[in-house]
This record gives sequence, structure tokens and C-alpha cells, in this order.
Amino acid sequence: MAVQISPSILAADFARLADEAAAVPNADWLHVDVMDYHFVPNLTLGLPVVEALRKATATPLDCHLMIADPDRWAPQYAEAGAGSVTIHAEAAKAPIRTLREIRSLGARAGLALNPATPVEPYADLLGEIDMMLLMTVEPGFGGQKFLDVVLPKVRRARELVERHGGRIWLQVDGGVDAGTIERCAEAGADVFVAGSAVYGASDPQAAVDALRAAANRTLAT
Ligand SMILES: O=C(CO)[C@H](O)[C@H](O)COP(=O)(O)O
Ligand SMILES: [Fe+2]
Repeated sequence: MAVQISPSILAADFARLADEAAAVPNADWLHVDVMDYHFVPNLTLGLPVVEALRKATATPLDCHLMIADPDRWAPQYAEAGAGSVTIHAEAAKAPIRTLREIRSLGARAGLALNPATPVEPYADLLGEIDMMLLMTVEPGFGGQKFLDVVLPKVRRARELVERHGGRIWLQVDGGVDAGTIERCAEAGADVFVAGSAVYGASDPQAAVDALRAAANRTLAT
């Protein structure tokens, strides 16, 4: 399992996004939280910003759509050049069609589950996805406290993914920092989103390196 770190620009300075992307050249992805005031009680950014970011950085964009109608909008994020597009299981009405469309447009397809959404009902969809995102906070805001209660689900998701061939990435998102990343890695996550822990640090690049080292240490033991 190769550890990947995806800094969330939700915690970056929105007035200086190109500089903030350049501040983490060692990141595997840039995590882009799209919120629409409907699926979550917050509003962030949408397609025009993703299109602009795409031109401003070579780091692939990991778009996390917290929107009420992902079936309608997700393909456009793939068309805008996102390397990965993740939709929420709680919001999608036609997840199989939408996940297939994302893939057909050349992006990786992700399925996200809120903290209280069980993973087992989605076991049959593993063939349709490249990544599963397990929320470790309630979606909507950065800087929240990590929910330990999700860790057993991370373990169960890892077992399902392994039974399916181990090809699917397992991402955790929310409250991931130097104090929680080891528990996530130990439970089986391999892609780590970190907002405050990266952009709240005085040296975001060093914070990415430290998170990666902590996750790798856990996987080595
Ligand atoms: O999807 C999200 C919130 O809905 C964010 O990606 C997440 O909260 C990252 O921020 P932090 O690391 O500060 O918790
Ligand atoms: Fe996110």
C-alpha cells in the first residue's frame, strides 16, 4: 500500500490558491471540497475554480463533491480535468451511472460515505470505483475533531477492498493530523486528506512530509 497525502485547500487562503497549491509540491493530490449549501450547510467553490486551479498547478485534483445533485454535476468536474471525482452515496440517485460516466471521462471514480453510513450496502459497487472515501468528521467544515467511531468501518472497508483484489484506494477525510493519521493507517486507510494539519502549519510542505512519514511508520510495523 503506497501512502498518499491529499492536502485540502479548504484550509488554504482562497485569495491565493495558486500559491497555496505551490506550497505543497510534495503532495500526491490537492483535495478540493465542493459544497453547495444543500447537501452540507456550507458553500465553497465550484467548476470555475476547479478549471482555474487545473491550469495553475500540475498536482492532480481530487474533487470531493458534497453537493445535492452529484449525478448532474460530477461528469463536468471530470471534464474540467479533475484526476479524481468523488460523489456521496447519500446524495447520488444513480451512483452506478454517474461513477461509470466519471471513469469514461478519464477520471478516477470515488464513492464517499458519511460517518454514520455503513459500508456493507456498497460492497457490490466496488467494481465501479477506484477509491472509497470514509468521512471521519461530519461533512461541511474543516477543522473538526476526528471521529474515532469511524475506525471500525475503515477496517471493514479494508477487508472488503482486499477481498475485491486490493486495487481500490481507501481515503479518510476529516480531522486527520499527526495525532490521528497512525490510527487511520493502522485501520487500513492509504490516502489521507489533511486540511488544517497542512495549511494551518507554518511549513505546509514539511507537514505533508511528516504526515507521510507517520503513516509509513505505521504501515511498516
Ligand atoms: O471534506 C471535508 C469537510 O467536509 C474536508 O476535506 C476536511 O474537513 C478536511 O479538513 P480538516 O483536515 O481540517 O478536517
Ligand atoms: Fe473533503
